Amino acid sequence: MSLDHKVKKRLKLSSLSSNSSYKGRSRSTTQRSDDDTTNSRETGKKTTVSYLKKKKTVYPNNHVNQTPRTMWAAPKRNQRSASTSINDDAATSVFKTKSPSGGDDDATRKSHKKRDELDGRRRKSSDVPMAAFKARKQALSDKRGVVGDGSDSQEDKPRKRKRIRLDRYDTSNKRIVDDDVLLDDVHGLKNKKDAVKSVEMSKNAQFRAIQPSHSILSYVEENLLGRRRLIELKRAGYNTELPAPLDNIPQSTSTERERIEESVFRNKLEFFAAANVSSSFPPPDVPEIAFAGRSNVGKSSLLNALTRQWGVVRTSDKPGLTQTINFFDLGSKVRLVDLPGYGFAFAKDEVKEAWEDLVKEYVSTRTGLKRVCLLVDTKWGMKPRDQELINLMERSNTKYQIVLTKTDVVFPMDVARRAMQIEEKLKANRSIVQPLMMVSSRSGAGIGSLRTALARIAKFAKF
Ligand SMILES: Nc1nc2c(ncn2[C@@H]2O[C@H](COP(=O)(O)OP(=O)(O)OP(=O)(O)O)[C@@H](O)[C@H]2O)c(=O)[nH]1
Ligand SMILES: [Mg+2]
Repeated sequence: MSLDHKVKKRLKLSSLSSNSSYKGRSRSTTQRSDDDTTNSRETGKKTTVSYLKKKKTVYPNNHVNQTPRTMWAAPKRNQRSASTSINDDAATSVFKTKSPSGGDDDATRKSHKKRDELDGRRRKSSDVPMAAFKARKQALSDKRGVVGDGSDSQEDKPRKRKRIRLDRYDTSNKRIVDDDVLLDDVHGLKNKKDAVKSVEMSKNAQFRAIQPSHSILSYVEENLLGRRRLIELKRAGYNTELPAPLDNIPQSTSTERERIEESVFRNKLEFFAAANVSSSFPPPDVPEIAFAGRSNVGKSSLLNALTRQWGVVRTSDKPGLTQTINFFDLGSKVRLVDLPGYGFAFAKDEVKEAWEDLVKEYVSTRTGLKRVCLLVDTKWGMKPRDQELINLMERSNTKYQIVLTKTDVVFPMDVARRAMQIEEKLKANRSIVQPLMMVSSRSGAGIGSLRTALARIAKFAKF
């Protein structure tokens, strides 16, 4: 391409671009140039207002970002924000009337006045930097306790320091509450928590004050119930490598009668049936021993520990695993029944209610039911739902025996205290079977004793 041709092409391009920029700016800049150059007061007013309106409708917010490209092409002086450029005639006059000496003269003041008259509050607000303006407004509204933007006219009024009037019926005034009757949310919550805490503390104190009987204390010690150190178990001759080591008592220590009675638990444990409605219960042709209690109390684990057949009954650390009534045959002489837990399962309320109803129906109507082992977590003690079930069994003359579980997680003294507490509470009950049992499926403590107690049922049960 020849040099001549190149020069021609460049000339053509520049003329085109200047045309387009002119066209693009024509609407805004021609209008503004009219405004700028108009000296007549009337026309100046008119055009400025129309320009303002136009600006407002086209660029309501953040006009800089939304400005058309042609605006960017404008000279620097014109790139000021709309707020500063809206009254260029006034601005120009300020500039023009500034005397070379640098001081403001009358004309300047007049022009400012005129400008304010023209724009009113809008002008004023736009002159203040936005952040400072907002902060001032916020501070004002905070002071007045007004939500939202207070009217500008109030801002102009001289600010008086108002005295806060205390309205004793105004419950929304949270800071002035000074008595126990009227409490704000935070204080209410805190006091509630404190109240719960103090009740808990007093319960705890009451529990600590329990003096267990000598017989309970010696039973706990003999059976190594409660939290024990491994070294203590080893010294007593137990193999801590085995599951439930305390249940591996040397044969010689148990009596002949006990061995025979316990033999029923050497039978194979086999799943027989599951029922989620009473109509699907199997026929009551074998004596049944049921295990009831809150979710996660250790019912399924106890079945495994009693039979030493780990894994036949499924267990989980998540409450609510057992969701149906599960019947397990232990040989042909006895049936062990694993009930769904109540109270604290991870299940919907309706589902939990259905389980509870099923359990209640089973314990109060089942013909072949010889005993209910009501399991209570040693750490937490009896809960209202346990009491509910006890009341039901009392009414329906169902024999039940309390079994404290997970004794390995609390101190021996606390095991004894819990046993004492429950015995005291239920001593007047008629359908309760003594003694109260204390076990740990994990350490095996007390399992042998429970086995002996339950084996008698199988032996003496009559149909
Ligand atoms: N430390 C300790 N944990 C136990 C003992 N018995 C059971 N657990 C644990 O407690 C959790 C619940 O045991 P489960 O036997 O499934 O309890 P469950 O009462 O059948 O629970 P649901 O089927 O939900 O009603 C499991 O993580 C067990 O390992 C015990 O004697 N000591
Ligand atoms: Mg279970």
